[in-house]
Amino acid sequence: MTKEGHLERTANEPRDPSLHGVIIKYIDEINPTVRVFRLEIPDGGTIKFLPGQWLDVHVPTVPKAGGFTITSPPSKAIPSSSSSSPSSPLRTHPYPYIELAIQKSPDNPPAAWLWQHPTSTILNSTLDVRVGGSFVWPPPLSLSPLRKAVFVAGGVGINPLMSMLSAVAEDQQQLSGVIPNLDVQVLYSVKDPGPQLQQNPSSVLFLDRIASLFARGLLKGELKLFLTRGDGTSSTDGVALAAGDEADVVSCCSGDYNVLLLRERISVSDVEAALGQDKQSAVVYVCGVPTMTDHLVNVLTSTEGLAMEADRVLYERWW
Ligand SMILES: NC(=O)c1ccc[n+]([C@@H]2O[C@H](COP(=O)([O-])OP(=O)(O)OC[C@H]3O[C@@H](n4cnc5c(N)ncnc54)[C@H](O)[C@@H]3O)[C@@H](O)[C@H]2O)c1
Repeated sequence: MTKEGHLERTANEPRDPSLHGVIIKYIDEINPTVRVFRLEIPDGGTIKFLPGQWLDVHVPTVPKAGGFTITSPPSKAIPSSSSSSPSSPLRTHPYPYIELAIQKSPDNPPAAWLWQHPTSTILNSTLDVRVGGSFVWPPPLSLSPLRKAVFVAGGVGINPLMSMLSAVAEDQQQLSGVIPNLDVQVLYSVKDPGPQLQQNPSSVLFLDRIASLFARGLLKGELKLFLTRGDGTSSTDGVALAAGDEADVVSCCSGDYNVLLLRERISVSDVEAALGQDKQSAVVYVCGVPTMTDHLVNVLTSTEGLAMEADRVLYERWW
């Protein structure tokens, strides 16, 4: 079966009418498969969006737009001097921007264009972007009370959750935050990068950035990293190794925060443990590999499973 393109897949999703020109100002190749892009919004402009939304991205020479999730929080897209930008340690930036993390994907023409070598060939290029999508933070305010948010990510499914976590951290710093004292649980699964994880935790997309939100007390709760082996298709991924032969934490933020490591796939019981007694006052956001998302959402919401209210389980089907 041919995989649908982004525009076909999202044809029924909400989309902003405005198209904005943005400039590629910075590219960071954080590992061999993911590049992080910072797109400047020129002329003191701003682009409004909610954490979790994506962009239609029109790159030069490719007729059809690609779809890439925004990884920065909305505050970064507001000029620093703007009076509408409340003061916060997370809000300082030299120019308004939107950040994207793009997986290497030769079969996806816009991604292939953004993966040209060397990066200098595309720096300072202008792209046209449009905001869209309905997988967003905050959840509907009707979901009261809200004491806990569990974020479950598989691989690059961390992208929308990164924007959400940054926005939650900013909200927690405001005296009049939308959801005060939120307990945040992050379950993040990636293919084991091997020894370089301990040497360079930043090689796992956004691991150090999320750890730093917890280390600085901007988020209250816990971050767990699940490491798997294999190609991600087998249920035997991440079969436990001999006890005691590898570290059970990874030290992030220059030693300020230890992330707990689990060498297995994320399972329903992990989400259940993260929910604790708060099933009726929590939301769960799931974003990742199709089989993971479908299975978790199904068991979390079905009466034979955890029987959570469907409104409290939010997910993105990125396929
Ligand atoms: N905005 C985005 O970029 C975005 C949004 C939503 C979903 N996605 C999707 O996220 C996926 C991530 O791709 P990737 O290459 O980074 O992932 P990957 O293949 O590297 O897998 C990520 C992790 O998920 C685990 N996993 C796989 N199947 C599982 C299952 N059934 N149950 C539990 N864990 C499972 C893997 O073992 C691995 O640890 C893609 O399918 C993509 O379409 C992306």
